[in-house]
Amino acid sequence: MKDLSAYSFLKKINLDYNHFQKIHGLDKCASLTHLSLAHNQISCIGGLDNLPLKELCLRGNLIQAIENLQTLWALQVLDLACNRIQSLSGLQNLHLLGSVNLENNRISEIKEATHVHDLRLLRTLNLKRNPVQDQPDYRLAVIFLLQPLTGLDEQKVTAEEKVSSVNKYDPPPEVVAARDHMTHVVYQLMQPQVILDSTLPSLDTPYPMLILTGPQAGGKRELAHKLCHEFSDFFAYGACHTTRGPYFGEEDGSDYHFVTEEEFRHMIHMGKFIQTMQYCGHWYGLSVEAIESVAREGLACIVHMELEGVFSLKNSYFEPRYILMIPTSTEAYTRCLRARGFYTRAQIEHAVARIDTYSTVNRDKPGFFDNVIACDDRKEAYQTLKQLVQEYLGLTDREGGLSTTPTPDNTSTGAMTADSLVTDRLKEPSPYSRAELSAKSLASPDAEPPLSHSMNYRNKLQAELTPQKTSAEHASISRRRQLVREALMGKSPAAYSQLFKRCAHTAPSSLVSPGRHTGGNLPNPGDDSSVEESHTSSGLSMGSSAGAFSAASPAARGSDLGSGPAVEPLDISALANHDLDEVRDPSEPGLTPDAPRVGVSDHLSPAVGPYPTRPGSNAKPILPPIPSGRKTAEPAPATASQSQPADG
Ligand SMILES: Nc1ncnc2c1ncn2[C@@H]1O[C@H](COP(=O)(O)OP(=O)(O)OP(=O)(O)O)[C@@H](O)[C@H]1O
Repeated sequence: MKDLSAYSFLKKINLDYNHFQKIHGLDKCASLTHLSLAHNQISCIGGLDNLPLKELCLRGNLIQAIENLQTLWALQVLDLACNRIQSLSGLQNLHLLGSVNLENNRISEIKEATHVHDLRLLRTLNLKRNPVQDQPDYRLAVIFLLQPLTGLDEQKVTAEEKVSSVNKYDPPPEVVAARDHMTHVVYQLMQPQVILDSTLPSLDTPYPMLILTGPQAGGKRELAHKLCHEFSDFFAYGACHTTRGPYFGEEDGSDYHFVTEEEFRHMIHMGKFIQTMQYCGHWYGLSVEAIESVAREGLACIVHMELEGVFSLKNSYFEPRYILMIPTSTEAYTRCLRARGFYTRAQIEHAVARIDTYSTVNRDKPGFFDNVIACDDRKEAYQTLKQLVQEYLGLTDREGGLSTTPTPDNTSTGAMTADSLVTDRLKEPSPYSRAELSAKSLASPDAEPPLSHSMNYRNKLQAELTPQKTSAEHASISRRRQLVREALMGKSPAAYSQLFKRCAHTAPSSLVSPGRHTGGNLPNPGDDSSVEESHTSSGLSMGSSAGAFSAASPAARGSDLGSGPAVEPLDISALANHDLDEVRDPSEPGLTPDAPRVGVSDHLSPAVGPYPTRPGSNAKPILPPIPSGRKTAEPAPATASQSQPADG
């Protein structure tokens, strides 16, 4: 190559198809932005230092390594196709690079893409005709490593590919959980179907469960055992299965069921698990039998698990209460992990990093956890947990002590507000509590078990899909409904409101049939037949639904159901043109809105009265073992407070 120093104003040089073996003579070309030396015999890159090059083409040479380019700070387009390059190393400092062509080289490892991982402006990369193309999942892997790419190998990178790559290589917990749930549902379906008598949710009460979640070694297990010990009339520990070996002092069947990987896999294939999770190389799984065996004793179940397990469980028909136990001091938590003496450094780092994961979920998904408890101090954490459980169970008296009978006023003792981390989410109307409330208000003791199962599931889904409404919207909906009903009935507003005075009766159970809830066949305008309306229209006042936890839960008390506009019970005569059998309780023939009715609370109370033991129902007198009297209230007068739990 000749010395081109004299041409300091040259902007573009094209020297393709020569026999140059070396680049030189360009040092003084201070304006050079475009240089092409394609199809020469250059074997080493050099002689380009500090040039203001934006585009450089060296395709069709004999180059073996990308070198001496680090001073080309303005480089945006680089063409090194048809060389002998094996690595992308050498590109990492070219931060303005937007396009790199390395077609027909000798790159064979996907991990080479990590060299350009930090080039945030890199949009197109061409690795066609490189051995790396033969690697399994090459394309998804590269797209995952280089997420800003819009084109790979001259093909557009689609949004679907980006999502698939993330789901494959760094799936968010929702995806892990969805896959896990899918796996267990499929394997369960392949087994002979049985009705799980003890834990099958009825329409009104899902089987009561308490899940303690949070980072490893935060004391979940210890506190779960303690709770089960102290509240042994109410709770028992649900032992998960694990493939990890027992630590010193751990008992098989008590802390975990210790199994081999093969046994664990076999259990998965036999549809034994509700959820599983891999944590630090070991498998953990909650089996159906672990819960059933507790439920058969007439007790609620306490389980501890990591976040992904919670996500997975939330896909199932179980509706536990979730309590997050989270360390607030990373140092103290790290010390605690170290002190245990059996975690590797990597495990400790992993566990500490997960604190952020939990915090993020808690921040981004309000209501995901029912409560959050700081677990730095085990004693304090236990006191808070205990207090919470007492409140759930209705065992807290006004002085904050433990009483054996439920208190009529189950207000919080205030312990939860003492800690800034403790958020009494149960007082907020979460999608869950909405579903649960709805499930309660719609409960029919005569519902068939399988139906109640699917209803419960559907309620949950519907509640999640139903957007939250403001009280103004509720009022508006209520007004519009009333007008529609009046129009349908041809009645004057005054006569109408007389007929449906809420204080006159409790709702007929005919109005709490499944058809009512699903919003099918109803003369309600639009899709507004939300869970709230269902609830209020039934005239019932129920707390949240998690059995033992629900009877005294503040969920309903704090929800807008109590304070929102009153909605009249549904006009049964307005259903004249619909299939009344679908909505009418067969036990109440000839029902009219004015006819005296059996108090619905009689039907709904699993803990009291002559409750019919129906097959498949978990609402046996002994389950959940909530204090009697909590749900036995007489029908309350028709006021806004009607939608609060009926305290005995
Ligand atoms: N079925 C499950 N699904 C998801 N996570 C689970 C399950 N069973 C246990 N885990 C969680 O896996 C993590 C590891 O459990 P392991 O018992 O090995 O930890 P540990 O060091 O003893 O800590 P901990 O005191 O929290 O139990 C814990 O956070 C535990 O809660």
